[in-house]
Amino acid sequence: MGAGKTTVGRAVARRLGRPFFDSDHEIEARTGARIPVIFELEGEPGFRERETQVIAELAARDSIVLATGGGAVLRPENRAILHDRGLVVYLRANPHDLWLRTRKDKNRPLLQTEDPKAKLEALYNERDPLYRECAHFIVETGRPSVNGLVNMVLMQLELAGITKQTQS
Ligand SMILES: Nc1ncnc2c1ncn2[C@@H]1O[C@H](COP(=O)(O)OP(=O)(O)OP(=O)(O)O)[C@@H](O)[C@H]1O
Ligand SMILES: O=C(O)C1=C[C@@H](O)[C@@H](O)[C@H](O)C1
Ligand SMILES: [Mg+2]
Repeated sequence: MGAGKTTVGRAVARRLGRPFFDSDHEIEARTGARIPVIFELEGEPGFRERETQVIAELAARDSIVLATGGGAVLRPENRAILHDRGLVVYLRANPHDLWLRTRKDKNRPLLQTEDPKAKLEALYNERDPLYRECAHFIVETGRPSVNGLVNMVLMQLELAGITKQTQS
């Protein structure tokens, strides 16, 4: 959470001329409810079920850029779909930076705790190996600006043969 998947993903899609989707936004659009409400009514398991459905559906499309939610890597089936269907970029960030970027936002239910920084550290320790397993590339966030990160992602994608789509 706060790594920049939504922010960087949207900008990468714009630069590539490809449609952008965000699984969190898609879940909210389909249910008509914000994520904290879904967590309140259905718990994390209910949210994860919806997340898997949306990821499977979006990953079946060609030529899109998809930003997932931060916990999408928890389920092995999500990791497999993302890895097999896409080029997966892990935007790695330190828990401290994640805390700085998320501390004013109330829309992440898992961080509405007494000690969100400790929670981010625990999530990082649990998830970092899963992101590494799922990803094709790792991009270190922290020092570069958002625009710098977008350029780094585009460079990696270009090396993998993905270039800007031109109008025919
Ligand atoms: N590299 C960065 N440097 C500074 N600020 C950043 C960076 N990346 C993201 N941010 C800021 O951090 C906040 C969270 O970013 P964003 O919503 O894109 O994260 P996310 O990875 O999509 O999180 P989530 O997993 O909760 O969906 C935004 O305000 C964004 O502008
Ligand atoms: O890291 C997580 O588990 C989450 C991240 C957000 O993107 C949302 O998907 C939700 O708040 C859960
Ligand atoms: Mg996001």
